[in-house]
Amino acid sequence: MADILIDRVAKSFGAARALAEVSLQVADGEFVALLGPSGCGKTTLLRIVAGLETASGGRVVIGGRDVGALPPRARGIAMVFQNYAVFPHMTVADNIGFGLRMQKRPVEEVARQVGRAAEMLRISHLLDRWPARLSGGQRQRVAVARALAVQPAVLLMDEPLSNLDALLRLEMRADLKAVLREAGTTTLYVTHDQTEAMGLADRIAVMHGGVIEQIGAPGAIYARPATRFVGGFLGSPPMNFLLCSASGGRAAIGDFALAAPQDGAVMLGLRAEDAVPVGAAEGIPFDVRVVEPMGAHLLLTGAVGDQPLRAIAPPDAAIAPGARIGLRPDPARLSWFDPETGRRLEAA
Ligand SMILES: Nc1ncnc2c1ncn2[C@@H]1O[C@H](COP(=O)(O)OP(=O)(O)OP(=O)(O)O)[C@@H](O)[C@H]1O
Repeated sequence: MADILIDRVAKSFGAARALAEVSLQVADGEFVALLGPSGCGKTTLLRIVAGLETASGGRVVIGGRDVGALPPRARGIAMVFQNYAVFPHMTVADNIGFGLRMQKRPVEEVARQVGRAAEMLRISHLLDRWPARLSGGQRQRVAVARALAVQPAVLLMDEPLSNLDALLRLEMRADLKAVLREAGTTTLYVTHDQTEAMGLADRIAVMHGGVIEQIGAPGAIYARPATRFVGGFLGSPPMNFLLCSASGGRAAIGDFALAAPQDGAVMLGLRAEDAVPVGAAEGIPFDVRVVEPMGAHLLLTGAVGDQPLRAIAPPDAAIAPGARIGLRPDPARLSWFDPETGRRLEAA
């Protein structure tokens, strides 16, 4: 077992800065997701930890050892990538045992670990199969089993589920979580999918433009995003943002007023589930343009004045397109941001 220390790691490709002094600690046995949009630097950071890319500055320490000068195979890590193809000329069992054989482990131990990894990933019945006769989801299970079979101290994963269809991804996500918890493997996991990060990770590091904007437990950063970017990146539908003007500690939205953290221009961050639809006179005035029945709730798309907004309502609510309703926000669950800097504002 091992922890990972990423200490002021920087990376530039020529004049282009991919990472600006990123620091992050992953505790022994912890699962941390690097989450962010395409190009934010998450793959670059993972590749530096793996030893597939050289940092321009800073250091990476795994299990107390500075690994900067070590090649990937000497770092005590295993990796699973989106396209980490299994070897087509080997059976599933031989694929899973590959790393162990490379380490020249005794035959009985290889067999035992292969059996154990296959059981964890629920592919014991496929051990004699050839990869060509596996589904995409089964192949990905083989890749994960192969990585876990060597009992790595650290597992690095880059979008390992993104080639799977939605249902398989959901299934595999739950299995992965259970397996990694049982194995106690320290995991760093790259994804651009916020539901995946929320579901899997003990902590999420949200990246944007080569920096980590916020690190925290999924529930904590969801409820209290440190920046407008983090608020907008987590959650589906995304957080709504309403620009308003506050004076005397109150922000006015139509005829509705809310306690604001400062006077002047402020940006309200409001999640769809944090406002209850009420009569037009009782809340934030919301003009509903489209009503989508989602089964568990109605998704309402419309606008507050000229600012777009999405809200949800109970599945049986009588709300028609074109209606003007009110939204009564839960004051305890609001976020406020500085419209200039995007930083979270705290109530005075
Ligand atoms: N080998 C390279 N040469 C030049 N620029 C690179 C190289 N690899 C990455 N970059 C640049 O560094 C930045 C970060 O890329 P990176 O792949 O880490 O982002 P990412 O968040 O993983 O995105 P994606 O999800 O699309 O892979 C991008 O601007 C990218 O174009």
